[in-house]
Amino acid sequence: MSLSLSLHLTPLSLHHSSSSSSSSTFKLKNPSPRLPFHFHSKTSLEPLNATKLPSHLPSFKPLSLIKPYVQSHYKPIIAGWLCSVVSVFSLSKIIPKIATLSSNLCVNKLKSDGWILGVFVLARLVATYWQQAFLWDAALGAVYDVRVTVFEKVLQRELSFFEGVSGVSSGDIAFRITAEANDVADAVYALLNTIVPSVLQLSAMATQMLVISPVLSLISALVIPSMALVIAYLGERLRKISKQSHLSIASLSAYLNEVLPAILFVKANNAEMCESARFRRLAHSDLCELLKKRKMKALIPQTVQLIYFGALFILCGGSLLVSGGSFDGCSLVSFITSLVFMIEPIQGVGKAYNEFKQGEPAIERLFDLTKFKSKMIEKPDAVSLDHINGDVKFCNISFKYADNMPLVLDQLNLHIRAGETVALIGPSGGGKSTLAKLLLRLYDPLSGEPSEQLIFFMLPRGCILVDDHDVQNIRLDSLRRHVGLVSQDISSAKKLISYNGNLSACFVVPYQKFRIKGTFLLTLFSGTVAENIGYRDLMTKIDMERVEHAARTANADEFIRTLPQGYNTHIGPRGSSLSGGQRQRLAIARALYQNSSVLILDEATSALDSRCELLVRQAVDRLLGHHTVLVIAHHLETVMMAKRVFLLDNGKLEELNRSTLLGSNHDSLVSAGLVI
Ligand SMILES: Nc1ncnc2c1ncn2[C@@H]1O[C@H](COP(=O)(O)OP(=O)(O)OP(=O)(O)O)[C@@H](O)[C@H]1O
Repeated sequence: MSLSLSLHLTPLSLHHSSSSSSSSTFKLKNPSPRLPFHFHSKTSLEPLNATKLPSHLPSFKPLSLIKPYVQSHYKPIIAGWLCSVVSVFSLSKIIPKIATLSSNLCVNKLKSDGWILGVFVLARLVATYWQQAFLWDAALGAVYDVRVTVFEKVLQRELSFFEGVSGVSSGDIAFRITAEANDVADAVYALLNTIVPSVLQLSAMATQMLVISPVLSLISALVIPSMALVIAYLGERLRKISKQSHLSIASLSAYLNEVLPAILFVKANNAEMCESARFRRLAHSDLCELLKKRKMKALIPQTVQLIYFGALFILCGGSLLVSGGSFDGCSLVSFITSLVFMIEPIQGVGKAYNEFKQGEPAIERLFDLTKFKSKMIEKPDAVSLDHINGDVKFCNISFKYADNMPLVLDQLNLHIRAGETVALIGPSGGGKSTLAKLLLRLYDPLSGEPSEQLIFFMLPRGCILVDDHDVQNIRLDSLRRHVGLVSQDISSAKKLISYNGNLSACFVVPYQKFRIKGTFLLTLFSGTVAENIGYRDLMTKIDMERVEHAARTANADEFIRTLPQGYNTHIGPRGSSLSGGQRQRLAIARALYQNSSVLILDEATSALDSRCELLVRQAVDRLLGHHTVLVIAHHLETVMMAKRVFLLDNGKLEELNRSTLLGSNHDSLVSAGLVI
């Protein structure tokens, strides 16, 4: 009996070990991306991306978080549960039928009742397959909704969530939304599959178990090789499907790692909607691949059972012929069926418990991303401006990133007239990028003491005015439509970004520095040339005439036409298939396409060859002519293009005389942040 028991467990344990190996794949994947999380939690860098789970949380909390998403997929859930009723009902008919057949074993009886049994067996297999397929559909659909909601919330979060000492790393966010969301799907499926199907089967089997026969080892030994062959074949197919599924999850993760570091640019271009749509597309393709995989995993045990029952029939017939009716068929069948079908739901309940326990922290970490209270409040009566002239005033602006940090900008005043170009120079860390972020209202300035001048003009404390409208009274999408961010130096951004991982573990300040710089510069996305230039219209329709006109003005048309598919050529991740100078001209073409009245131009620091430099400079020159431009300048030639030049150092602004600058010595130019 013990031999027979162990042999019969084999197919089931294979099935379960295969599914548990799938969960162990998730578990194996977890440690490495989570490593920095654990590492930081033991050091003074703890707040970098730690989202701790309070230990006192009641255990039903993850359930209540996920419940509305699961409930919205009630149709496949009900369908799955109805299938489970059919499946258990068929099983409850199969067992007595087999018992009756085997106790009254004769060829005529087998012929007359065999087909009824066959119908029930088939009904059971088909119903179980659809039960699992429907329940996976519901579980994955619910997790797809959770992913979309969480990602949309992440896009709405303020820049401070991604930057600085307590900023959450984009890799961590990507991991939560991809791999950990899959853990949630496993947990949801396990729950759905246990609540009704397992409980139903357990109770049905308890009433069906009447007689147990121990003489089954021979039958098991004959059935196992054919099962092993089928499992090997289907296992190979499952491997291929799983590979596809891993590829789709990898693309999703790669996309997130690309778009999240560029969150500043996405926000500055009002591209939240567009990115959400791109995310949906990739997440949906992952949903399809994963569903295929899950369906395959559901098919394997049903096929195994089909062989199992087929073999049982043949053996019953065989034993009838050999023994001439003396074989105790009733004990044989009762033993196998009761054993198998009692073990299955019991294992199911245990597995569901494990899966849910694994999924709980994943649910918490995912929903942690959605919990926030925005500091950047858009007033209900905020105005949307159709057109602006481009007059910009910084009035008494003070700013620091956190209460315990030093002032980055200290009571700064600056008036840029419409159509004027102003160059901002200064040492690294002087606050130039910070000033640009305030203009885009990615942060709000502190409210400082009102200066005499402000009191005279009856202006509020610490404000930024665009065409005399306080930016806090303008709708965010309207402001960012009229204030464009142009960054050119994408090549150096790549170098800086690549330092991120190593430096983050060692130095806090350089890490922020590099991240901020990277965020500012990394602005080309994988996609075609046209999509990159017409980025702002990705959600609507890119105007190809305007794209080509912008490219011609930016001296980019010539090289674009030499690309294999011209404007429809894919430029690789972050524009990696283009040279530094080509990327710069593409960035300028995009700015021209956007046609914002106010431009923040973050000038390239990298050296280009002289022809390329000339092309880029010509393009910048054309850009300057028609907009109000605040250029963060690194080259003396660019500084000379501006009408006025300001030095930003230690949070203070000082206007410089252009002619004095020309006569300055090498050292003083370098200390002002200029590349000579
Ligand atoms: N998100 C942030 N959290 C905390 N500190 C920050 C953050 N962003 C910038 N800082 C700090 O604010 C200061 C000004 O940074 P900012 O990036 O504005 O300088 P910058 O003049 O643009 O420098 P560079 O020319 O090197 O880009 C630096 O000391 C920097 O470390």
